[in-house]
Amino acid sequence: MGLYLSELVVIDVLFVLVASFLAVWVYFQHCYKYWEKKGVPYIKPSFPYGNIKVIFKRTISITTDAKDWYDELKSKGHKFGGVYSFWRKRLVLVDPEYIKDILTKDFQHFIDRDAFSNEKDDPKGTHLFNIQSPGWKSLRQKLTPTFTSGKMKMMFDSLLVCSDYMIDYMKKTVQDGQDLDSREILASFTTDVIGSVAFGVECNSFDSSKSDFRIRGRSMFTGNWLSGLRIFIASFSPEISRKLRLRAMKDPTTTFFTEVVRSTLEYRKKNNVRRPDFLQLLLDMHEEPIESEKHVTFNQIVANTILFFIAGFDTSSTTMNFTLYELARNPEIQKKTRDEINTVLAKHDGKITYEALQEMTYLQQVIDEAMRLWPPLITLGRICTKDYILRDTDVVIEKGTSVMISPLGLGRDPEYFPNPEKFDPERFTPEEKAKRHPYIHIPFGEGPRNCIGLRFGLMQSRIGIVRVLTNFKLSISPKTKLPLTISSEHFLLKSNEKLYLRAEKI
Ligand code: HEM
Repeated sequence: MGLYLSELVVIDVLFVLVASFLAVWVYFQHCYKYWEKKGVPYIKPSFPYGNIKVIFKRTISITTDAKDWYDELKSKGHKFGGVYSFWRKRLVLVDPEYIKDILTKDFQHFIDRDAFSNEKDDPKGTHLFNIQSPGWKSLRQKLTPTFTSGKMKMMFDSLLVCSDYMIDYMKKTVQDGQDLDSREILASFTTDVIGSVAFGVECNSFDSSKSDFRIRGRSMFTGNWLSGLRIFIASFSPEISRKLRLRAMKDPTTTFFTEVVRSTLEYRKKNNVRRPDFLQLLLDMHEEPIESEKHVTFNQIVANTILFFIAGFDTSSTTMNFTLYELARNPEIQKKTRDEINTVLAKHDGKITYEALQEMTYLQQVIDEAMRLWPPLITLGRICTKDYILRDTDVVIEKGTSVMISPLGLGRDPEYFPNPEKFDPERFTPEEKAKRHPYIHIPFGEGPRNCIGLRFGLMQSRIGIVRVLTNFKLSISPKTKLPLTISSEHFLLKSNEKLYLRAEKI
């Protein structure tokens, strides 16, 4: 009798499993008809991943898939096309005119970024990058004055001090006969910078035993299966994530930064201390009356200083890392860049100033060329917030549709950049730039929701590169496995291989 019962239970369970599988299969097949019904060209999906190729490692990312989608649609002559990640529909833009429409001209239909936030349950995890409309506009207006060129100049000296720590560390490493772990060194430099200007804290990232900030920075981009699952649910169904009360940020990270902001705030108030940094600008806004448009809440300060930390340290260190990689592989371009730097510095009494950096136009071409091949943010995404008709078509993009752009695909497209793998800063002379559509090279995004930290990111990257090139001659260490390849596991660009540089003191 006992055996009979358990057999029945097994049959019941099997029935439920098969029925659930069938229900999911039918639902997915229904979803996969979406683009076809609309008459939009699409890439054939397969159950259950849709068009996603890379899943379930430590975390999930569709960043490199977006380039493959771009390449496939482009090779078939399409200006845009539909794909699916699991059941979720996404529109991929290929033609730069459509990219311009969505990012700038018709921005009112695409205000939100395709990034998860949960303002109700997670106010400290809701910042300028992931906040949805209508909150985004007023927050952007409040934070914009923090990034003017005047404010950049105010912070300039703090950045130079941090670059001294980096150069000291590099000199010691070279003296010891060791190669430089480029990514780690540059991430430590930018952690020190952002710790100093966003939190008013000396991070000591080059003294690894002490640097809580560097440890936090590393842990933000690594995770276990649980955080992988959290990101997975958030990227495929923000609605379910909000119902499950998931947060955008890990709890220990939020607690750590909340404490840093709280203690710094108390210290400055008590001791009447003011410093030229982002935190001070935010604290001043916090002091404004609550009804004032300028007022920011304590939670907003925490959320946005965390954001500055994430957005500020990894993007700039990635920019520098790949720029140095290309310069180390191309000694003539490295020499030309160094020669320009020395010529400009000679005009400025050997001093690195904000103005001197603006005059280094070849350096900017080098950085642009590195960002073309290695854009720190590999994909850009928007959510359609109001139904929209794609220009010259009768295709209606419905509210809620995710729209994707692949800077990596555009940057390595041979139509725009012949022999795309070749590192050639001449592609970014003013004459060459004028020949191209301005929305082909968009490493900082475009339109009202572009990168607010562009000036700061470039200033930080230029300082780092100038300091390194004026102190060392670089080549690639034999320890580095070449060529570098892009990891498909990260939202921000990372190489699968570590980059080791061999440096010779100048
Ligand atoms: C070289 C360094 C950097 C690169 C390449 C970069 C790139 C980008 C890109 C591609 C976007 C998305 C733009 C779009 O969707 O159109 C973005 C947004 C953003 N970035 Fe950066 N970024 C850099 C540095 C920084 C720094 C230093 C900060 C702050 C201190 C920062 C803060 C932000 C913020 C807050 C947003 C969201 C803006 C909004 O939604 O209104 N970024 N960045």
